[in-house]
Amino acid sequence: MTNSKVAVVTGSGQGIGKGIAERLAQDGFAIILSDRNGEVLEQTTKEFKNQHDQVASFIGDVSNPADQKALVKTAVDQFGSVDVFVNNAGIELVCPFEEIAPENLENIFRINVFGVVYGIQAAAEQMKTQETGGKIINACSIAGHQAFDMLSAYSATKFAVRAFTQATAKEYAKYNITVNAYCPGIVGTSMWDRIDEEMVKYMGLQKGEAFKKYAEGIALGRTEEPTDVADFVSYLASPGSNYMTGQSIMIDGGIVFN
Ligand SMILES: NC(=O)C1=CN([C@@H]2O[C@H](COP(=O)(O)OP(=O)(O)OC[C@H]3O[C@@H](n4cnc5c(N)ncnc54)[C@H](O)[C@@H]3O)[C@@H](O)[C@H]2O)C=CC1
Ligand SMILES: CC(=O)C(C)=O
Repeated sequence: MTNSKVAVVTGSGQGIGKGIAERLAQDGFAIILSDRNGEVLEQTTKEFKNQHDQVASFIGDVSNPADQKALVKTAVDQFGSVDVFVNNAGIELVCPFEEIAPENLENIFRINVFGVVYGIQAAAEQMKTQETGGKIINACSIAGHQAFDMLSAYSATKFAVRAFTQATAKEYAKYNITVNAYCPGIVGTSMWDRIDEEMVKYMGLQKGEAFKKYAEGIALGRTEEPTDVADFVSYLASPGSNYMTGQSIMIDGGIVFN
């Protein structure tokens, strides 16, 4: 049990999720790290435990509802509540629309969409029992506002995240639970290493050139770091955002303007 607020971050073994967890730990949250990749999770947990007092971890797959419930139970057993739940885990799929294979389509929807649904359900079940409610924060994308070629299935999953963010914000408002989403642009994580690797094959470019090409469209003139996303998620997790719900906000350095 703890007097601190408690934040759960899925897909926090590396990349944006790790950056968010680090920032929320600095903000004073007790942190539950979670990932399906046990190796990166173990390494990141070790790093966090060296720097922060209240850290626990859970190996789980967001597309499995039982794992999501067990993740919430771990947070409650360890620290007594779930005040913030970040549905960050997600995967990409790079290919022309005509080549989307059924198993790949199913896999990306299972993780990026079903995973967010099961995460919201598990978090809200706990938050409804808390007088203070809670904050659910989902990973969307600029691709959730404007679909990208070669990323059509991925974009569709992020449009779905935006829809669930809006609808669940309406359903859970009466329990003092807010639901919002962050929409990053081009963040230099392992996800973009893989996107670049796939895209350059289709485009006949050299390694790194797809990333560079997308980066040229950023108004602020540089690609994004996990800390850029984490600074915004810190706000979404803070009392400063109490009057915001159902929003999927661009944090992209100026790529997509709505
Ligand atoms: N990198 C980027 O440019 C952008 C990323 N995003 C979104 O941000 C989120 C994080 O992306 P990155 O950190 O870049 O990705 P990443 O691939 O670098 O890291 C994702 C982490 O999630 C974990 N993960 C994947 N599937 C999982 C599952 N089924 N259950 C549990 N853990 C799982 C992976 O093991 C990995 O540690 C994703 O939802 C992504 O769609 C959105 C916009 C831009
Ligand atoms: C990975 C992602 O969401 C984009 C648009 O780069």
